Amino acid sequence: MAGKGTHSDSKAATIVIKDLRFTYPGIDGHPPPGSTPLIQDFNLTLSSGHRCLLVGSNGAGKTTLLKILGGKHLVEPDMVRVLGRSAFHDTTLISSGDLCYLGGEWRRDVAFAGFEVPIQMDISAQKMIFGVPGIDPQRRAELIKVLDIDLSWRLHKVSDGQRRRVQICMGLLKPFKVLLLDEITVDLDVLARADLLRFLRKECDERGATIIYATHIFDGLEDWPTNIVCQCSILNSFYVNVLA
Ligand SMILES: Nc1ncnc2c1ncn2[C@@H]1O[C@H](COP(=O)(O)OP(=O)(O)OP(=O)(O)O)[C@@H](O)[C@H]1O
Repeated sequence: MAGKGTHSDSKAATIVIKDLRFTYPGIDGHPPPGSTPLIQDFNLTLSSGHRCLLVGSNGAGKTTLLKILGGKHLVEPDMVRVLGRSAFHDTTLISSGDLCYLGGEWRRDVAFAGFEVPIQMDISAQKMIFGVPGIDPQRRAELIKVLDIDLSWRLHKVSDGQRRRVQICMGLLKPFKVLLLDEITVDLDVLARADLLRFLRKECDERGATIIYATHIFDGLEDWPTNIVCQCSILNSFYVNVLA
C-alpha cells in the first residue's frame, strides 16, 4: 500500500499522516531484510468534520492503516499524529475516549482463557451499556434508539448483527473526536446501517468529529463521505480523492 495523496484545508487538522512507511515485523521483531513495505510514502491530512471512506482490495492494508492510527502498531511518532499526538505513545487518546477504534470483531482478553475471546457471555445489553460510567444519558438513549437495541438482549443468545449493534453502541457512548471504523457495519441490516450512517454524519456536522470508515459495501454511501482514499492494486498506489 503506497501513495502520495494529500489533503488539507483551513480547519484544524485532526489526523496528519506524513510519509508513513510500515512493514510488519518478522519473528525477530524487525522487518525481514529486503522486504517491500506494506505502506510507504503515504500522506493524508483530515480535519474536524471530515468523513473519509477508506476503500481497496483485500490485503491492501486498510486494517493495518486503521490500527496504526489507533495506536496498535508502532511507527515513528512524526509519521502519524492524531489530535496532535502519537496514538501509540499517548494511551490517553484512547482511554479518554477522544480516539475510538471499532474493529471487525468484538473480543476481550480473559485470564487463563487466553487473549481475544469473543464477547458472547451471558450478560444483558443493559448491563453492558449502562455499566460504562460518566456517559451523558441523552447520548446513551439516542444511541440505543438509533441502533434499535433491546436492553433485555442477552449477549450469548443474540444474533451476530444484534451483538454488533451493542458493540457499536458501547464504542460510541463517549463523544469521540476521531473515530476509526473497520468494516463495522458488515453484520447490520440495511435499515440499521442507514440509521447509523445518518448518526455518524450528524456527529461530524454538529460536533466536528472526524471519521475514517473502511468498507467494501458502498450501498447508501453515495453522498456520505467528504474524502475517499482508495488503493488501486494495479498501480499499487493510494489515491486521495478530495470531495469536500
Ligand atoms: N500481524 C500481521 N503480521 C504480518 N502480516 C500481516 C499481519 N496482519 C496483516 N498482515 C498482512 O498485511 C496485508 C494487509 O492486511 P490488512 O488486514 O491491513 O488488509 P485489508 O486491506 O484490511 O484487507 P481486507 O479488505 O481483506 O480486510 C495482508 O497481506 C496481510 O496478510
